[in-house]
Parts: sequence; structure tokens; C-alpha cells
Amino acid sequence: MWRGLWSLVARAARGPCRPCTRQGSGAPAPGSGATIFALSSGQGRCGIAVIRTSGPASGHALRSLTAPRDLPPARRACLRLLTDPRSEEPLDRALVLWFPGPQSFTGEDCAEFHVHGGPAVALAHVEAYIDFGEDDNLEEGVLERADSQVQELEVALNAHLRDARRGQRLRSGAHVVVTGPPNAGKSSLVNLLSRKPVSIVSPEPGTTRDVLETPVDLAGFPVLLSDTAGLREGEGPVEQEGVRRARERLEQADLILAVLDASDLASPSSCNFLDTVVTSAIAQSHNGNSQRLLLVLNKSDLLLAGDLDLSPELPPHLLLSCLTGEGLDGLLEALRKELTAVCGDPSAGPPLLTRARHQHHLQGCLEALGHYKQAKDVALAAEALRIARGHLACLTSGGGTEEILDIIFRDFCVGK
Ligand SMILES: Nc1nc2c(ncn2[C@@H]2O[C@H](COP(=O)(O)OP(=O)(O)OP(=O)(O)O)[C@@H](O)[C@H]2O)c(=O)[nH]1
Ligand SMILES: [K+]
Ligand SMILES: [Mg+2]
Repeated sequence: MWRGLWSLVARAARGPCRPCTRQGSGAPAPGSGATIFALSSGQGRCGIAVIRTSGPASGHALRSLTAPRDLPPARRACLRLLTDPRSEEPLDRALVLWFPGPQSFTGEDCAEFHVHGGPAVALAHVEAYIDFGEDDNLEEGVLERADSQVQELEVALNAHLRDARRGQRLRSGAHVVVTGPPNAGKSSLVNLLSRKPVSIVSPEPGTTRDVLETPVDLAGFPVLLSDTAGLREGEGPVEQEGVRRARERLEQADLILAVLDASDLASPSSCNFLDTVVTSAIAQSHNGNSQRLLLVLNKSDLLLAGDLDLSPELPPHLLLSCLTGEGLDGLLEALRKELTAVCGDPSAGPPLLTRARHQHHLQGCLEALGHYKQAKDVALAAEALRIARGHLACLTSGGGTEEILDIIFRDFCVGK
């Protein structure tokens, strides 16, 4: 039904008048000699869609669609069978109204078609038909171009979705977990970085049991900093539970701050920590695992000059003294680099997704584009694009249908 109507109005208007155009797509004002048409029942699911035309071709459109009957009496709703003027295929039984100008909304001849079908069925044919041109004889490659535009969109969406975690880290804070053997100075480091006494510090190994999480701004990035129990067998069930939670939190870390006592590197607990946590984290990061690690050798103030018996195999590390603050600037600079890699540099590159809502709509858009590619029928393809457009519009709060769908369908226009 749409094809007949739109093509008819388009064909009729294409004579002495200016080409017909859909209202809302930069259409000329009524009275300019063109015939305009639009869905006047608005967007949204509905059983009946009202299509209104205004301009000198309105009468012609009405006659052609309701042939062989003549124009209905002015301003009276009449039930008519609508048929496709070329194939005479019955399209719909619909109410039609005729408003001869100047007694009409626009002062011009107007016609209304109250037809069945929600916007998805009414408008997709419209979009496809108008943009596909009168005889559906598409220019070569037009459909492929639309498909390739959809493909480009899919690539961009997938790239954003891959980055989604970074955006969320930027928004809710990257998880930085401080870990190491007992008494390495983990809690001292957490208090130093958060500039407040978050954790209890004591010479007693096994002081920290629970995971203590505190939001801080580190080198300009929002971070969730977690202090954890010293990793060892654990004396008693409470400390063992603390160690279990520490290991669990470690797995969720975006960045691991591994702390060792620089004056105690040869101890079994330091060696064991290096061989397990540090070495495996570094190995995984080389295999593309996104988790990153910074090794901090704390208590450097206890080292005498040249006393640092650092075996050459020791991974890249930073020297620090939580007691004197020596090495803190170097650590903050290293943290800035790591966090830029973890969260993305908000000032550069494409906008990062920071909210789950963003991710939801991008995912929804991607799925709709998948349905577009599988759709065999133009109307269903247009509906899939409309759903995709809806998701994007929720993110861009842009104009929605006309804007985005036209971008994809604009190339379907034939010879206008
Ligand atoms: N000399 C010196 N002592 C430090 C330094 N950092 C921490 N300490 C001391 O080392 C002891 C342990 O510090 P904590 O911060 O409690 O160590 P921890 O790793 O949190 O210990 P657990 O929670 O028991 O695993 C405390 O007596 C601290 O004062 C440092 O840079 N230099
Ligand atoms: K301690
Ligand atoms: Mg502690």
C-alpha cells in the first residue's frame, strides 16, 4: 500500500510541480507548488496509521489509489479499497478523506489515508520505496553501499564495546589492589597514597585481615584502592580467610601493586611471592591479559648504600620508603602511565563508554544491525535499522529516525 501511495504522489508531483518530498526532511513549505506527505499519526506502535498529503497532487493520489471510484465527497470519511495503481493488487480497506483547498489545514488540496499497520510496516516501505525510487530499479551497488555503511557501523560499535571496560573504570574507578607478603608495608603504602589512615599499621605480621577498599584519586585517575592481608599460609582460620579474600580480590585487579620489603628479598616469603604472584602476573600480561602489575620495593631507607642485593632476574621495580616518602614521585608517575593504559586517556581518542546504559544501547544497536543483515524484506530491514537507530538516538539524543536512518537509506534514492 505504501508503494502505491508514495510513488503515486511522487509521480504526480514530479510533473509540473516540484518533486514531492516527505515532510520533515527539509521539505518545502505548503503552497510552494510541491506536494508534501507525511505520517501524521506520529511514531510509536499503533493499529492505524494516518498519512496526510498536501498540495496539488493530493487529488490525483486519492483517485489513483481508490480507482475506479471518484473522489469522495469533501470532508467526509469514506471506506475505500486501496489498490496498487499498477498491479491493481489490493492493499488495504481504509478510511480516506478529501479536503479540497482552500478549506483545509494548509489551504491547499489535502488528502488523508487511515490505513492499517504500525510505523514499522507503514514507514519502512515508505522509506524503502521513496528512497528506492519509483520502479525499484536501484542504481547498481546502492544496496551494497548501505550494507557497507552498516558494516562500518558494526566495526565502530565493536571497538567501543571492547573499550567499554576502560570507560567504566574511568567512571567507577580502576581496581588497584595492594598485595605482598606480611609486613612488606602494604598498609603503610595504602595510607600514604590515600593520604589518610585507612589501614592499621603495626610491626606485627598478619595485621591486616579484611580487604579494605578506599576510593582515591591517583595521578588524576579515579581508583578503588584495596589493602589486603599479607599472603602466607595464615595462622588460624581468621587469617586464612583473610588470605583467601586477598587472593580473590587480586583476580579482580585492573592493576596490582606488588609490595616487597627491599631489606628482606631473600626471605622465603619474598621469594615465594615473586615466584607466584609477580612472575605469573607478568607472564599473563605478555599474553594479552589486561591485568597489569607494578613491583614496589619498600623500606628502601633500611638499605645501606650498595646494600641492595637485587638479583639481576628481579622484574622491573621501583624503590620506595613509606617512612621517608623517598621514591613516591617516581611511583606516582609510574601509576599515571599504568592507569592511562588501564582507563584510557579521556582527553584523547574516541569517547569512552562510562556507563552500563551506554553499553546496553550499543549492544542493542549491534544486535539490530545483525537482524538488518539477515532480513530478506526491505520493510523488515528498515525496521531493524529503526531499532538500531533508536538505540543510537538514546546515546546521541539526536533526531533519531530521520537523521540516522536517512544516512543509511539516503543512498537508495534513485535519480532525484
Ligand atoms: N623503615 C621502614 N618501615 C616501614 C616502612 N613501611 C612500613 N614500615 C613498617 O613496617 C611494619 C609493617 O607495616 P605495615 O604497613 O603494617 O605492613 P603490611 O604489609 O600492611 O603488614 P600486614 O598487614 O601484617 O601484612 C610497620 O611497623 C611499619 O611502620 C618503610 O618504608 N620503612
Ligand atoms: K604488620
Ligand atoms: Mg597491612
